Amino acid sequence: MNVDFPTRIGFDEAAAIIDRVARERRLAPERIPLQRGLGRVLADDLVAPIGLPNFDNAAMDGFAVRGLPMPDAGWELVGEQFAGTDRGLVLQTGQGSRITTGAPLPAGADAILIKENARVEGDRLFTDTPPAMRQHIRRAGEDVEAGTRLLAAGDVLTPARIGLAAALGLPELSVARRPTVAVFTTGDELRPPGQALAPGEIHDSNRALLQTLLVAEGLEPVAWPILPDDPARIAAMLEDAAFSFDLVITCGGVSAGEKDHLPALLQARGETYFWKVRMKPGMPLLFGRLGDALLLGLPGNPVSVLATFLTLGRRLVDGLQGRVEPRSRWRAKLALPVDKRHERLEFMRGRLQVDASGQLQVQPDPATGSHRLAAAAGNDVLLVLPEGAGHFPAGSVVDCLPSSSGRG
Ligand SMILES: Nc1nc2c(c(=O)[nH]1)N[C@H]1C(S)=C(S)[C@@H](COP(=O)(O)OP(=O)(O)OC[C@H]3O[C@@H](n4cnc5c(N)ncnc54)[C@H](O)[C@@H]3O)O[C@H]1N2
Ligand code: MOO
Repeated sequence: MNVDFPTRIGFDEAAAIIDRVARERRLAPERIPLQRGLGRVLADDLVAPIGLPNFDNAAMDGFAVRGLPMPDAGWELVGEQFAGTDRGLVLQTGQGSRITTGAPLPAGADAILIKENARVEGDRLFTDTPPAMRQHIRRAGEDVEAGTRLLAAGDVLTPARIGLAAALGLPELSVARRPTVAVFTTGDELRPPGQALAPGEIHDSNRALLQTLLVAEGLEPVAWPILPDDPARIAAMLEDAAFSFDLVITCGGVSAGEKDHLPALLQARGETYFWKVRMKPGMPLLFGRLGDALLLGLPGNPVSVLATFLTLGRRLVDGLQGRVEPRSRWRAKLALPVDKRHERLEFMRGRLQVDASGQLQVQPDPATGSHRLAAAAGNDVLLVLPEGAGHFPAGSVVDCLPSSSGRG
């Protein structure tokens, strides 16, 4: 193959190409109701149109009082203010009024005396444990000042952020459209789970793996039936999908085998942005454009699918939506030494734990083969070993990427 695209590139170079392409193909914003906002990426800054709380109010049920310490004859009880319509009560020194949590504070009130500490005798109010000045009062604007920029374009909506937008009175938000994704698995050896295997066949695990990786990102992938190793069929199906989807993701058929058709297909019919990244697992990763769609060709080995998706595939999905908020990663000490005998950047399976002194530790899994799906299923992070061969003694600090999203 005539190679006129970046190949055998470093991980950072691959990430930079993905970032650039994602930037150029940023998805347009759309307005959505708050209830559909979870995990979406904000297209605009969120500036508070009002302050929060939007008026001074009581933090506890009891009595708003004016005049501390308590007058010898107690406070005179005048009126009541419940959460709801502001009755415009005004307290004079020596007066108190019944109040409930969240109710507007009567003008002049110094503090809230909680109900449990209060004693009402006729129209007088007494306590043995008076509140401190301003106690149990929530001041207007103490949480949010009107006009403050609370979130920036590129931030991701969480339940708390969605609740905040609701508190600010915003019924809708402007977020990036989510990419539409078509998923393909290819290989004559593949049979769907539920079907009996003939000699030489295996179950298609990547389809379910990749679909749920995408679902965990809030996407709604559409998966095709397994494609045989037939270049004409593969080309026809992928080109068809490329008409209607933003992103086409394939698994398998991207390395050096006689049946690995995708790199040639992309070169002949589309555009290759890169092929092969110095990472382990996932080295033969392919990225380019077919028709109007982006095409991400993940290697066939299941753990390569997991690692390439979580590192570079998800980065692409994030970039297309303009996400700037970084993904969480941990820094942890290796619980065991690791001898790294190859040059590629490695994403090794590992399990996070907390050592006796409360520090994060990661237990590397010796089952490093990229077909070892059980090792991926039994661990919770991909620990990152930098490029270059080397010995990493126990206690070396490494980055760890969560790899079990959805487990909660
Ligand atoms: N001579 C070379 N051989 C290989 C190279 C290489 O550079 N030179 N790279 C190796 C690496 S690393 C990987 S990763 C694999 C990737 O190969 P492909 O992406 O072309 O994938 P396949 O050959 O189609 O399959 C690899 C492996 O994965 C299994 N597979 C494929 N699809 C599925 C699926 N949907 N569900 C479950 N398992 C799947 C397939 O049966 C193979 O065992 O190539 C190495 N070889
Ligand atoms: O690079 Mo491959 O994904 O290790 O088996």
